[in-house]
Amino acid sequence: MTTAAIITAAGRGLRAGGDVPKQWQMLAGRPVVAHAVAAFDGMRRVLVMHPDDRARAEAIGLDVQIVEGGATRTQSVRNALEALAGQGISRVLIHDGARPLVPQKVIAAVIAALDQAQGAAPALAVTDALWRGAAGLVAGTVPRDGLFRAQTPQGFRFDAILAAHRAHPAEAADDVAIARAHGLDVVIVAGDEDNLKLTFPGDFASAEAILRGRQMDLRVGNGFDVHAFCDGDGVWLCGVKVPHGKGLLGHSDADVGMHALTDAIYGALAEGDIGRHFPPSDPQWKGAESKIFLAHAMRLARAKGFALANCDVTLICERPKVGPHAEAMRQALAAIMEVAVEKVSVKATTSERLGFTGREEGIAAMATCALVRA
Ligand SMILES: Nc1ccn([C@@H]2O[C@H](COP(=O)(O)OP(=O)(O)OP(=O)(O)O)[C@@H](O)[C@H]2O)c(=O)n1
Ligand SMILES: C[C@](O)(CO)[C@H](O)COP(=O)(O)O
Repeated sequence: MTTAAIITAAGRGLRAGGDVPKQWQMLAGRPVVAHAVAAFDGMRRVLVMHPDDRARAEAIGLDVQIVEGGATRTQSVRNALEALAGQGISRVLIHDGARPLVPQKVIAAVIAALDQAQGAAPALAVTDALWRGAAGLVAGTVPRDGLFRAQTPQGFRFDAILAAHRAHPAEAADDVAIARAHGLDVVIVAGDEDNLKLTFPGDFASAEAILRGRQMDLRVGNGFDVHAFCDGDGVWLCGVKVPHGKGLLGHSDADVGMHALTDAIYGALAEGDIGRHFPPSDPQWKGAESKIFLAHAMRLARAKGFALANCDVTLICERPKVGPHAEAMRQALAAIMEVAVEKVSVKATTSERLGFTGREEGIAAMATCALVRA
């Protein structure tokens, strides 16, 4: 399934004030909208922008498709949906560019809910008492049972929300309102207090404080793996089949580099290793593609609230030569992990003909990864 993210950033941010619209103001050293875009790393991303801001986006080189916004948020979203129409997108997440700190676990929860539902959106139950005020006095109390504070990303099956927007030319508070007006059910998933929408000037200090707390929560893991050579005509290394006069022996496809990387991620999460999640004694994993393991480790990281900061894999062998394939390996790993390729390093070394790798009895791999709270 192809998931796209629409990041709305065409508003003028009048309530926040400032010299530039709020989504282009700096937060921890980069524009607010760059944080929001980065949260959807690895997905097809559309940034809806005001034409006056185009140069700002080009200056920071975001890896996004740019679509021009409209006079209202609803119109901006509609323009982005139309730009994605007919391109094989199955699910779309619609997110405010002014919500730069959306946690990975919120995004993961919305995506997971879309397996069953046509729409899903995060929200927080109202916990404070609600008053009606008049002339500075409390004029009444409003029952809060069943009331929620809506957040984004609001996720939908793509064709369903496109049809809903086309059938609903009027303005709406958000995309959930448009979906519901078209008869779609929208599941509520757990929102998060970190997922604040920058609306007023004081919100920036709150966001900076949240980011400082997250930067303290860095997890590092390492992984190591070895597979022996056997008869064959090639080896799977970091998701690429490399032609060779031998194969690699293993219960799965024996992708030694991917196994080391997967274990590094489990290690950073203190979640054991591949063998714990995919026991070799279980026949269903015999001959399995190692990308199943790596994708699982990354899903677990996101569900626990972490994003990949970077990873580095070193393959240790005399042959085959890895250099000509290293770029394709980076691309393959990044696609499986759904992260930007800049975060993935693959390199190789020999062991100077010493030891089992030097005698060409097998290939070893080691990997390091860093996960950040996100
Ligand atoms: N015509 C518009 C209006 C809003 N948005 C986006 O929708 C999100 C939520 O809107 P809001 O917080 O209300 O932003 P602004 O409209 O910019 O704020 P204000 O009402 O204070 O001017 C923001 O990321 C904003 O950039 C948009 O893409 N197109
Ligand atoms: C979509 C939204 O973020 C849901 O909370 C919100 O409706 C958009 O912001 P606004 O301040 O209501 O324009």
